[in-house]
Amino acid sequence: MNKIKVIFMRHGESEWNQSNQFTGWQDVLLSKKGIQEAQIAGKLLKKNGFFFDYAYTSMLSRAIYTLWYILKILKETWIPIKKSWQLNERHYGALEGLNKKKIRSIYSKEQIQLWRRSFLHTPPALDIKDTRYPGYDRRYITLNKNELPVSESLENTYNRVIPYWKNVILPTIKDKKKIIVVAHGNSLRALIKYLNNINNDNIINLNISTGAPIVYEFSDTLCPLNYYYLK
Ligand SMILES: O=C(O)[C@H](O)COP(=O)(O)O
Repeated sequence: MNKIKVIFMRHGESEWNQSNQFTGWQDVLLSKKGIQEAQIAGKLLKKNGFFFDYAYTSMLSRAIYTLWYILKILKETWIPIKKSWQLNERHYGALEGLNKKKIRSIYSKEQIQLWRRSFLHTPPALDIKDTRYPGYDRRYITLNKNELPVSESLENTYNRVIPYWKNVILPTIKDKKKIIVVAHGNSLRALIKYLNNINNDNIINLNISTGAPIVYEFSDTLCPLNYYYLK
């Protein structure tokens, strides 16, 4: 059987990963370590003979830059790149910008863990008058009000990522194109939950590392088989 390999990758470490702040839809840059992670990922992909016809990423700079660093190393900056809000990180609501450790003085460790890793729990919402609301950001101008999040559970994220996977990414793979998807911890958790049929209780245990390419293998009829971090 000829396996089809698709690369999924979370962006390299961002400045707010480094300072331990909730990020979500806030647009922060890669840290120095994040840039290095992206470059190392590019070299690893090159060493393992990967090449791409098409790339997918989010509307957020940390993912876009990660992809650019990879494509630069592969000498493939010329391939089409499709950027979409559906691949954005989960919207972290009113938590965006707050320090993940410091909020332990306000919320219990268990509550924070539920917001960060459960499927159904939604972090406290943003007020739409808040300057962090994505409705004020020009890049989301084409979104309807009901598509602009004020906070998202992983389920909400899943409900935008999976239709995008089925309707946009999958047809490109069916068309025999080699693809890479550079996205975020929670948009990729949603995608792997779907592909691996992980139940709502077990998804709490899935974490995705920054800057590490994941090889996802599919059968020639596009049945999900397994995945592993590229070494
Ligand atoms: O948005 C964020 O803060 C991170 O990219 C992912 O955060 P998490 O590990 O808390 O889900």
